[in-house]
Amino acid sequence: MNIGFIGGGAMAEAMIGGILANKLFTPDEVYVSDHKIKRCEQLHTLYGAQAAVNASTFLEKLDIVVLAIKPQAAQAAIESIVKLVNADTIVISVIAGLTLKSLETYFVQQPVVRVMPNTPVAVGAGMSAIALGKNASEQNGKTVESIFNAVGKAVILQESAIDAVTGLSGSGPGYVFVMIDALADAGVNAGLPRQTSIMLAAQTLLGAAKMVLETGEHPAVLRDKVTSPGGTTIAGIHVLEQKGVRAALIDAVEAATNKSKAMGKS
Ligand SMILES: NC(=O)C1=CN([C@@H]2O[C@H](COP(=O)(O)OP(=O)(O)OC[C@H]3O[C@@H](n4cnc5c(N)ncnc54)[C@H](O)[C@@H]3O)[C@@H](O)[C@H]2O)C=CC1
Ligand SMILES: O=C(O)[C@@H]1CCC=N1
Repeated sequence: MNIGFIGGGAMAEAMIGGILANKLFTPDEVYVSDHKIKRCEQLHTLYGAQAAVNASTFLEKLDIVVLAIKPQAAQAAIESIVKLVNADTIVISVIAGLTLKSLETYFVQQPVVRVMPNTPVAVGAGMSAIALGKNASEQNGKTVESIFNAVGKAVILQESAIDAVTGLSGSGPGYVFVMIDALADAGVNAGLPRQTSIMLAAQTLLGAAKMVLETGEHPAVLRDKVTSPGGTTIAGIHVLEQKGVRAALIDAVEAATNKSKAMGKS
C-alpha cells in the first residue's frame, strides 16, 4: 500500500518515522512532497522516503494521501493536487481546523478522513482521533485506524469532538514539553545537572502516564498513593494548587480548542 504526504514538516516526519519504525510501510511505499527541496532531500536521506517537490510525480500511485500542510497553505496545496488524486485514494487530513465539509468540496469522489494526531506518533506513542467523511466506508475507517493504532492509540469520534481533541491531545505534547522543561529547571535549581534533570522529569511523566493507562486507576487515586501524610509530595501539590496549575491547564486547552474552532470558520 502506497502512502504519500503533502507537506513534509514536523507532523509528516513524525508519521513517516512511526510507520517505518513499525514496518507498516517500507520506504519505497512512502512518498512525500515538500516545497523545500532541501527538506525533500533530508527526508529521503533520513527515511528513504520517495521525496519530491512536485507531488504530481507520485500522486497516481497512492492508495492514501495525507494532507500535512499548515491550514494557511491548505487551499493552494489542495488545488494543486486535487485533479491528480485517484477517486479511490483515501484522503487523510491532519490539518487543524479544516472541516470535512470544506475538504469534501474539493475531494468530491474520494473517501475523506480527518485525523487529529500528535507528534509522539514518531515513537509509536501517539494519540490520534479519527472522524470519517461522508464517502468514507467502514473499511476505509478500519484502514486509517490501523495506521494510527500502529503508531500509538487511535479512536474514531464524531467530527464535533475534533476541536477539543486538537486542544487537548493534538497540542498537548507542547504543554507537556513545557512541563518537562520547567521540572528540569527545578532540578537544576536544586543542584542537579541539566541532563540528569531532564531524564528525571521526562521519565517521571512517562511513568505516571503509563500507570494511568495500564492500571486504569483514576489519576486522583494514583496521586493519593504518592502523597504520604505530612510528606514531601503534598507540600509540593499545595504549592501547585496555590499557583492554580489546574486552572492554567484547563485554560490552555480551552484556548487551543477555541483557536481550532476559529480556524475552522476562516
Ligand atoms: N506539529 C504538530 O504537532 C501537529 C500538526 N498538525 C497539523 O499538521 C499540519 C502540518 O503541521 P506541521 O508539520 O507542524 O507544519 P510544518 O510547517 O512543520 O510543515 C508544513 C510543511 O508543508 C510544506 N508545504 C507548504 N505548502 C506546501 C505545498 N503546497 N506542497 C508541499 N509542501 C508544502 C512546508 O514547506 C512545510 O515544510 C498542520 O495543518 C497542523 O495543524 C496536527 C497535529 C499535530
Ligand atoms: O499548533 C498547531 O496548530 C498544530 C495542531 C495541533 C498541534 N500543532
